Amino acid sequence: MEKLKIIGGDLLRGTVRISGAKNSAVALIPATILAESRVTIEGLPDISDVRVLGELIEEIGGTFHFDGKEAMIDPTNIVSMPLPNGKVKKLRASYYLMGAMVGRFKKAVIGLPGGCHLGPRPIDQHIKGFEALGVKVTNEQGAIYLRADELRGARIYLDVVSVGATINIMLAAVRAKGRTIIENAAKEPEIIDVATLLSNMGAKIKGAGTDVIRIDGVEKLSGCRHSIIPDRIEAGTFMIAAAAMGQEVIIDNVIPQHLESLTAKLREMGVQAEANDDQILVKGVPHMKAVDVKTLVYPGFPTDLQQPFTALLTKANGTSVVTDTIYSARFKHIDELRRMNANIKVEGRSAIVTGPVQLQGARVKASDLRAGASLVIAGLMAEGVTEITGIEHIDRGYSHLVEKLTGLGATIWREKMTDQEIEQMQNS
Ligand SMILES: CC(=O)N[C@H]1[C@@H](OP(=O)(O)OP(=O)(O)OC[C@H]2O[C@@H](n3ccc(=O)[nH]c3=O)[C@H](O)[C@@H]2O)O[C@H](CO)[C@@H](O)[C@@H]1O
Ligand SMILES: C=C(OP(=O)(O)O)C(=O)O
Repeated sequence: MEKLKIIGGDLLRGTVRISGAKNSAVALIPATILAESRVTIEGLPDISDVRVLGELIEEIGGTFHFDGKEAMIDPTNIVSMPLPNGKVKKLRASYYLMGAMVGRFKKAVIGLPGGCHLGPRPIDQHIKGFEALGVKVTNEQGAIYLRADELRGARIYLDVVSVGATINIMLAAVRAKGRTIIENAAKEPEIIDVATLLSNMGAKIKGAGTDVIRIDGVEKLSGCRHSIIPDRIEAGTFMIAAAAMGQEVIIDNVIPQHLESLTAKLREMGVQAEANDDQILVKGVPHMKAVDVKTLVYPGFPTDLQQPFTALLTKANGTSVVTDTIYSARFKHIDELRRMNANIKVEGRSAIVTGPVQLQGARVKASDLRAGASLVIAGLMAEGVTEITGIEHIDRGYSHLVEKLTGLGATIWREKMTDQEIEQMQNS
């Protein structure tokens, strides 16, 4: 087991290249199950979520060859094997195996998913969608059983805007008989990416990226080559790091439009952020203004950037209020930031940050993926040494983070934990 160590205070400068989007990758890989021949996905991030999904594909009879960037997936011999336990528990996105397996085999048994603990993460809208398509869904001892005689297109109105439910319903509906209409669908870029892959495989999907998606089911889907979109959350994390400690940092391989809500907030704080084609240039400034932020569905401010952004706000002048309307308990990073001298209190769904303070290096623990990113940013800003444990969460979603930050001039490295440190961490 490893920990991260950071000596704070280094100024960041240079160019960082953003990897493919984690939140697309984790849906694209299950989506390939629907093809009946080989699919190649270019530009995948080298993260543990991708590797775990690859192992799951192999467990059910497929092949998955991944060189850290490109994956060749052959789903031809996949069977609908029950996956009630084991690796499915390691990540939230294993729930996409439900839609994909039901689409291809009309049956699936999948354990309830894992992923970051951010408050309740219900899947009632996924189930409502599957049932509308004719699937009988039962929950038996922590696993979801899905079975259909036939998948029939349906009109489905989502009661809450959900990325997961929108994608999962799309995965099943591409093989249903007739037309499915998803109303009040989520509009995240990752949904467009999954729809693009499915369309390249032969699916008929219109309206992805709007709140009404129309899907005409087809008999068969086949292999193709697909290039993933860049990770807007990784890009946003580097933009925040650059605002915190950057002289001039170019974030390369981005779709600037995907990051407009963050760019606007950074500008409101007084940070210079200029977008062109596929790059964003961020220049840090000595004094930043406090701002209020509310996380919303896309194109609003992403919940996944709330935690890293909170670390930045400790350096802003005045009081900032950060409200997470998507996840009620996405504040586990706050206690750790406080250990580093941050002045933050949590009231209901809001964190109230008063700055500026000089953060101090400390021993902290990442409780989830973006909490980890928040602590890394805090470590870069802090005086002295910060040690972060729980970095397996960070490895779920950031590809080569240490190398990328080192390339920008940060002093950060991984170190093996001693047995005593592992024991202490497990008991804390
Ligand atoms: C809309 C939104 O910001 N989605 C984020 C959410 O996606 P993720 O796919 O995890 O979550 P959803 O978009 O599905 O959920 C959005 C909201 O709807 C609720 N919900 C969802 C499904 C359901 O069946 N019932 C239900 O009540 C959730 O509890 C949550 O409050 O977390 C991901 C990982 O952090 C982010 O990348 C996504 O951008
Ligand atoms: C919380 C996240 O991931 P997951 O939903 O896969 O746990 C995230 O990407 O910020």
